[in-house]
Amino acid sequence: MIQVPFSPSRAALLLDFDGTLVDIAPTPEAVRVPDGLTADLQRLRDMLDGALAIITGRPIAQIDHFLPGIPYAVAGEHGVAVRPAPDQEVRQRVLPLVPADWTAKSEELAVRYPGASIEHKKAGMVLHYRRVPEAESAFRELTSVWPVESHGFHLQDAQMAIELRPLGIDKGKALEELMAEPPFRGRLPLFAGDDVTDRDGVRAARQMGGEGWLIPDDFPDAATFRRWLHDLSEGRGWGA
Ligand SMILES: O=P(O)(O)OC[C@H]1O[C@H](O[C@H]2O[C@H](CO)[C@@H](O)[C@H](O)[C@H]2O)[C@H](O)[C@@H](O)[C@@H]1O
Repeated sequence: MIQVPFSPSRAALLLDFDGTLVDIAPTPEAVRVPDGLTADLQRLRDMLDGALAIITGRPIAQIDHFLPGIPYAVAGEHGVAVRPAPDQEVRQRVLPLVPADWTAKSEELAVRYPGASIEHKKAGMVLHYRRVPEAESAFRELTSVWPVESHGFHLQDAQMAIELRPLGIDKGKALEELMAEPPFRGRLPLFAGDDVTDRDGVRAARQMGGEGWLIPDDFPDAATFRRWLHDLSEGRGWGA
């Protein structure tokens, strides 16, 4: 079992959502919060004097829907929006707009591949092809001709999806922002995730003297990670 090399009094936990706290599902709406997860997270938040955050690609409102009142802080859309405390306003970056014809062409293409879908975010969108993998090449062909950087975006491969994201925003920066403020400040970050975007969070946590883990490199799957989290919430797996 992975051992955290320090005690809860020195730690902050910053966690990814999809593929880490919940299993990947056919659509973003279909994920299910596993039994016992909210209780484990609540215990961890208490144990860490509040220092529990979710850093996700999803909008903050979706975390409020799936984990109401559980994390102290949430960074949504990979750090585009940050709510550093439960009672604070969401800090929203000034963001580029997705050109209307990119949105329209994506929607048109999704219609031709029933099961594919376009998820719209404040600054970007996700072209999902999990339920219709044959749409991938068409989505790639469409997006590859967009001059994304000159519009302030970049394209990133996600889990059975292609995401158009604002340049200069990533989970590593979101982690650093949250760690600069109470109750995270002065603690050592523990970050876990499963996707390409989570590598930035892992790197930032390690650079700050904490630990970062990836599924499946460090934990074979999300269920194993959650069992480990459960142990942590019961006081096992911590150092001094
Ligand atoms: O940073 P995360 O919390 O891991 O969020 C990453 C993206 O997750 C969602 O898409 C992924 O999960 C869906 C549900 O399991 C799955 O159907 C889809 O194929 C995955 O790509 C979400 O829809 C995105 O907005 C997040 O960026």
